[in-house]
Amino acid sequence: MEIDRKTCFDQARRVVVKVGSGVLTADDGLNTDVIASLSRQICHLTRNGLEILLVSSGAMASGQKKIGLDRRPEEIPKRQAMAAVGQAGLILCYENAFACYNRQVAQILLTSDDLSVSRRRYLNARNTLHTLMAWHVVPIINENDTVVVEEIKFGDNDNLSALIALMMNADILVNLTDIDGLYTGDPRTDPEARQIPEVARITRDLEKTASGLPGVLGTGGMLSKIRAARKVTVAGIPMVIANGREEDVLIRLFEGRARGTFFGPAHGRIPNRKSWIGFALKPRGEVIIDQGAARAILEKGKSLLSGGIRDVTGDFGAGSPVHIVDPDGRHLAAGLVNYSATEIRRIMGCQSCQISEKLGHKSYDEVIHRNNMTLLG
Ligand SMILES: Nc1ncnc2c1ncn2[C@@H]1O[C@H](COP(=O)(O)OP(=O)(O)O)[C@@H](O)[C@H]1O
Ligand SMILES: N[C@@H](CCC(=O)OP(=O)(O)O)C(=O)O
Repeated sequence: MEIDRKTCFDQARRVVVKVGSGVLTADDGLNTDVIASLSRQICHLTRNGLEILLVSSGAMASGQKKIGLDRRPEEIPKRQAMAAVGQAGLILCYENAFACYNRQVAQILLTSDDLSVSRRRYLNARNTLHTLMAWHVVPIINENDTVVVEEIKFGDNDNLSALIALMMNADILVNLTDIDGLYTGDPRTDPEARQIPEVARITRDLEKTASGLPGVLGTGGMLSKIRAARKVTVAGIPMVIANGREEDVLIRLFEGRARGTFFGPAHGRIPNRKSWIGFALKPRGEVIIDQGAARAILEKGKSLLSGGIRDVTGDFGAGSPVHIVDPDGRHLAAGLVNYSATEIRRIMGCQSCQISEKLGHKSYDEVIHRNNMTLLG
């Protein structure tokens, strides 16, 4: 899918901007100058017709400084309390900054369950964001750190911003961090590392160039940004990583004058329900398939039939989300199964016409219908 950086920025109307903790914090707490500058730039761009949703980190980092802790506490309740303190100040700071331009802001705190458990909750969140956009209110989104524990976290805000871009069908995702893009190696340990201006395709080798080790205040490092880029670009949404501390970086990006790493869309846009199946839902298990089924899915646009299934992991019921994995362990697609894990174990390797005989019933020929499947690469 060849579409260049300039065209993507020129044609963008709805934009998700994510700002990392390192950009938003100073030695003594929140960096109010940066927040004032980002708010001014967002107001400038929205006056020129853009719709902008902001995903802002910074609650933990600013709470830590407010409480006066020199490092992040290990204990979960302390971390969550710290985020609660920081989030209040963060939103207040944005509210004051946007008020200078007569713009209202709204605080949206989400947990991963809000987007991944039921389609109804996902649509509720989406409807609220649509309403805010229609009112010209700037949504400021963060993870609800105070109530979530590690197992049910989005992981980090790079992932959350990708899910928001997919959910809102954004035209571009802008990730503002403390460095001007992806480098060929971790610049903290590799003096030869060079900035990469453009990535046409995200390969496994590229993922290896990025460390998952964040800066002192960040969470996912460069690796989580590349994973976010993979999610959105597969669904046809481009992403750019740029330096949030660069003067007027947002305005300059839209004028084609800022540095940054641009990840072009890998395919055309996919429908919202498919991006929900592929990227918001958490897989409950894996269905391992043979090469023939892999080719049928990837090259011929087919559904997954029982004959091509070799193995199943996990314990899930009919209707659950799973990942479809090839013999080399590559995650090819995500989909909703028509049969439970136990049933799939009994019919794998069999022809569809044998399903009734094996199970005593047959509701579907397909184990995963193409309409309920999203390719992941
Ligand atoms: N290949 C790489 N290219 C650029 N930065 C990298 C790379 N590998 C690791 N990093 C580090 O990732 C950091 C950004 O990640 P992180 O601290 O999580 O940012 P944020 O808080 O903005 O999400 C950079 O400061 C940089 O030191
Ligand atoms: N929800 C957390 C942000 C976690 C996070 O992903 O941070 P970052 O890597 O700086 O974007 C907070 O507000 O502190």
